[in-house]
Amino acid sequence: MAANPRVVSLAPSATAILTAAGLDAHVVGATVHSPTDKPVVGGWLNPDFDRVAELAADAVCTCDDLQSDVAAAARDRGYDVVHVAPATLDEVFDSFPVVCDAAGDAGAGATLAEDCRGVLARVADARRPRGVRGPRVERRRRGPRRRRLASQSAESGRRFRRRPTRATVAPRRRPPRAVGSLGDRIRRREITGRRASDMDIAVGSGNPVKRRAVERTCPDASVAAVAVDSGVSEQPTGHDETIAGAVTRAERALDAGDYDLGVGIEGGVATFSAGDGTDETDLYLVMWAAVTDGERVGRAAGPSLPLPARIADRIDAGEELGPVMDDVLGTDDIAKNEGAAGVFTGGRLTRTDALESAVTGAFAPFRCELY
Ligand SMILES: O=c1[nH]c(=O)c2ncn([C@@H]3O[C@H](COP(=O)(O)OP(=O)(O)OP(=O)(O)O)[C@@H](O)[C@H]3O)c2[nH]1
Ligand SMILES: [Mg+2]
Repeated sequence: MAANPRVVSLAPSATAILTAAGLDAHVVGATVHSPTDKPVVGGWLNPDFDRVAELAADAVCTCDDLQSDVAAAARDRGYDVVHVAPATLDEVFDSFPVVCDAAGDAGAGATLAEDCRGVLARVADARRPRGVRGPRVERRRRGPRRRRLASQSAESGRRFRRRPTRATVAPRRRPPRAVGSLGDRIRRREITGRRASDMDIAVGSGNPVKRRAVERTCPDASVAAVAVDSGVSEQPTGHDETIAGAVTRAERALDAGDYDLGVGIEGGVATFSAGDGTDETDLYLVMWAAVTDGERVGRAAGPSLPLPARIADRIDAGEELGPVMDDVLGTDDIAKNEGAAGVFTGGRLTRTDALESAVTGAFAPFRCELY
């Protein structure tokens, strides 16, 4: 390790730790949102390594599993990488000396951890009723779990209350299934004598990720992107509203021109039970797709991914996922690239992959005789 290490902090939490431990002088650069006025070296998940090199860094700090690819990239460039991924408050304190070791002073981190633990102990003592001595219980929040969404609270319950699925999702009554409907003909590849490769599909969105998901599902078709209004809020909450958005987009896309099929895709958030017998729920990113030929509607969900607590809190407060992700990551239009899905899975399941599953499922009634 260098005698007087120059540290670039790629994680705001590491910057905060180094600053609190009095090692600010070693920090020569940091990613956006770091509590410092040091030179900015890009975003949390997209650091600017050219800038890091210009700053002649000896060591680089990263935090959290989401940054493991960034840590690997820094290692490949020959930096000493200090990577921590604490999951509990205790582990956060334990990480202080590790992070500070990047600046050559693990002791300063140990002292900071001791100070912080002391403060917490004093708070716990002050809150304990007089005369009661008991074990200190660390109240730990488990990931994105919360008792209930503010949006589900009594005051705002009306907005997101579950509505009868048929009323919102299939406003038009489904006509009796017609023998020889477009869906049947698509299955038999008999659309007016044309093959599936001649099919014209409209996707109700201007987001290229959604169009790509449909192109992957229907590689032979011609797929057009048609930006339409979803008829629901920018950030749908709950499955009903998300499905309604997908169905409305599919219908409006189909009506927008001379298309054989309309496809709608909608991203939303929804709660799922924690599955532990309590009434606790976790907030998830969900996604739905709908396909319609004007007669029938196929609908299917894509993967559901748990939202990190600090992101869930902001969605719960009324913000939209895409902009929140961009703000947290320091990116532009992540939703038009790997998406939140790609970020949460370390790039293993991009938004296109996830939406492809939803679209493929929604095509089922048009491809399988059993429906
Ligand atoms: O399903 C998703 N998978 C992802 O991995 C993802 N990453 C971000 N988001 C966001 O979810 C909100 C609703 O999505 P959404 O259906 O309105 O899409 P969109 O706003 O990107 O396009 P569009 O409205 O122009 O069609 C928007 O804030 C999106 O940015 C995702 N949604
Ligand atoms: Mg949108």
